[in-house]
Amino acid sequence: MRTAYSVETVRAAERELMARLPEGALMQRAAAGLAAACADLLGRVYGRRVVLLVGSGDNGGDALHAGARLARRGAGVTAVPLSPERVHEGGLAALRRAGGSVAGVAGAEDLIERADLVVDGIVGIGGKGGLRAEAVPLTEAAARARAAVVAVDLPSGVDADTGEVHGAAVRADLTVTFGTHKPGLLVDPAREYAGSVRLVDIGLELPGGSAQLEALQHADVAALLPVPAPESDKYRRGVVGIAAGSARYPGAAVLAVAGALRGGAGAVRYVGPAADAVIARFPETLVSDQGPRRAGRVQAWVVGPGAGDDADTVNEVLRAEVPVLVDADGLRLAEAGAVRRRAAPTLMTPHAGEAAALLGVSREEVEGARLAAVRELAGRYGATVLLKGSTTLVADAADGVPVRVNATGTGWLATAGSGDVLSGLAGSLLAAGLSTRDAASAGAYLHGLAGRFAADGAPVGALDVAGAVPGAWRDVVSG
Ligand SMILES: NC(=O)C1=CN([C@@H]2O[C@H](COP(=O)(O)OP(=O)(O)OC[C@H]3O[C@@H](n4cnc5c(N)ncnc54)[C@H](OP(=O)(O)O)[C@@H]3O)[C@@H](O)[C@H]2O)[C@@H](O)CC1
Ligand SMILES: Nc1ncnc2c1ncn2[C@@H]1O[C@H](COP(=O)(O)OP(=O)(O)O)[C@@H](O)[C@H]1O
Ligand SMILES: [K+]
Repeated sequence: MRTAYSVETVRAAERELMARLPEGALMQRAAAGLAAACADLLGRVYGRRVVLLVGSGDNGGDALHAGARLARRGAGVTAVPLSPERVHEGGLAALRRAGGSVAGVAGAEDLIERADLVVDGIVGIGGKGGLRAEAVPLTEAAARARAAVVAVDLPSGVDADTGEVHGAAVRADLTVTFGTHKPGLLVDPAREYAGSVRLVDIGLELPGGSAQLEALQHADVAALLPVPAPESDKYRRGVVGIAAGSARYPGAAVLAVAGALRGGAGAVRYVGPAADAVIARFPETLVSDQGPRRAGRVQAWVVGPGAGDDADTVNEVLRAEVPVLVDADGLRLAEAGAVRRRAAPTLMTPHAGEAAALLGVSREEVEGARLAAVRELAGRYGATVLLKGSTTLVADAADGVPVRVNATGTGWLATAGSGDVLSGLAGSLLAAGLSTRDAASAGAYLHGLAGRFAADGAPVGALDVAGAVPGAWRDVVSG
């Protein structure tokens, strides 16, 4: 499991560790890790040109100490302090001793243009708001130049705790972060600014259970996935009901069923007007035209994909005493009160546009503040909420539970109907007995991986994604 902690928690752990270590030791650990990552990226250090963009805090100190290490290995290192009157003294002295030089902001753009590497030590976890004006031209020069850009701890200008980006920020090829991931490194839009992320262990001890974010890895998902026991039968494995599709959108039903058949339930029941289309494609589906209540027992429902305006079905499903996944049109048709009053768990799976409609804000606002949006929705509805997108977030209604973040997906998944596949898949995992939070995050993980496998660098359709789920499942359980 990968975890991310808030700045407040990182600061507390830092204080505790600093009290036990000689002065400057922690920064040396950070600088050593940073210099090693820069050296790996450069391949050869000797003779390379390195420019350090140095802010007035410890983030700049890390950059200066790492620069000193690179200078000792033969790199030509120039520091550009943004506020020369306030710069980390020890770091600057170390750089000078190692043969590095210092340049003013005027003329720094030329240096950046000729550099092999630009180190962004402008601001780290002490940052507030986007980059200040004086730093912007230098970071724009770095973006234009052929130099690789390495961000120290965080790309300067992104919000460490929320992943929001207010104004200009550095775009890095690599971010070297210390002690733990910060939420901003895992959540879009900030995540996109970070490039690849390398975590350097500096000995921080973070309190278990207080993470803001969790990102499941293969082993975590493998431990969640249901495996039939020798005494299993199809009913014990769980039956998932799919109430989806309409005369206008029969395909949504087929796609949700396609996902559900690969999600671990022992049987899939379909209820709705697209039974013929479903049976033609998947004869193993149990179909009914009697409505959800009389369709036979299920352990979980999926309602909403392609539902059109069929509010009655949505509300009938919400009265069921089993876990319910609400997606797509169902999100619009479900009454907030009916969701909140449910005794059994509810999982809602909006994309940014649907989340925006539920919150009464613009889509851009949701995309710019994904973490806040998913938490707000989970609180309002008393439900688990999965917010789809380039990174998928899963928030629980209960306070203090880390939000799960999934980044296994690919832009190729942005294809009509792939969300229907996800809802069937996650609903099937619910029926197999996973909690809403686990079903949502394991479902998103498998779905993202399946998208990657199915696409393999080329466009795919949603049914291809469903077809690739078993391969993703095997990949996960085989480690
Ligand atoms: N945690 C750990 O365990 C370890 C932490 N370490 C390192 O320490 C870093 C934190 O250092 P920090 O506390 O000195 O803050 P930092 O990020 O340098 O920023 C403060 C300065 O930035 C300025 N500034 C603010 N906003 C700005 C903006 N938008 N645009 C431009 N400037 C802005 C602000 O200026 P002021 O507001 O005072 O004018 C202030 O001077 C951390 O990220 C990591 O790299 C490692 O060394 C060892 C282990
Ligand atoms: N850029 C992207 N990177 C990764 N995954 C994406 C991206 N865009 C969309 N997805 C995923 O594709 C799926 C699209 O779902 P949705 O928007 O509901 O589509 P539809 O309504 O057409 O089925 C979601 O699982 C979403 O997380
Ligand atoms: K930085």
